[in-house]
Amino acid sequence: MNPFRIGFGYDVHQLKTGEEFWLGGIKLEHEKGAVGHSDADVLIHVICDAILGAANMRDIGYHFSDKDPKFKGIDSKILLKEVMELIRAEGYEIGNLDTTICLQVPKVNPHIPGMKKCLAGVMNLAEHDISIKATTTEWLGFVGREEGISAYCVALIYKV
Ligand SMILES: Nc1ccn([C@@H]2O[C@H](COP(=O)(O)O)[C@@H](O)[C@H]2O)c(=O)n1
Ligand SMILES: C[C@@]1(CO)OP(=O)(O)OP(=O)(O)OC[C@H]1O
Repeated sequence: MNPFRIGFGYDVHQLKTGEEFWLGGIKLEHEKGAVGHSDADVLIHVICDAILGAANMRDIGYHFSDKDPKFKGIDSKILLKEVMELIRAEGYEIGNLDTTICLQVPKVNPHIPGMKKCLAGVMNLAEHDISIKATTTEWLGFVGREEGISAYCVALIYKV
């Protein structure tokens, strides 16, 4: 059996004035922040979904329901740590991750080293294996109107 498996994650959160803005495990200073049942860290959510998808282990909402008060306001880094435990218990390890954040403002490039350091710590991975990129949508659509943020992730995993 091929030891390599790929997975894909996509997620969207609304942006609202006065909300905290958690992204890639760190808090950004911005007039708007992301809304969700958890801390609404869209980058962590797509990483969880890509990893779970690669292992064919359902998705983030299956393991951590957005109807469960236990997860209200939860730090998504805790969910990511649990996802890593779930896939490592099945004998999988991460090869690499590649992500894209779709956000009109603010620019996230200055924060990417901090996000990579944080996520590498949470996932016990090398920073080199976590790629984070960003794009605006050129003022088009819900991202362009600053109504929301979306993200994508592809993950390569393999059986140890
Ligand atoms: N929120 C964002 C969006 C983009 N970037 C960086 O700017 C580059 C140009 O963005 P375009 O949407 O015009 O292609 C992009 O390649 C990123 O490097 C960013 O830092 N934060
Ligand atoms: C993370 C969870 C659980 O708190 O809630 P949200 O922050 O709403 O995130 P979403 O990506 O919409 O769904 C996954 C949920 O399970």
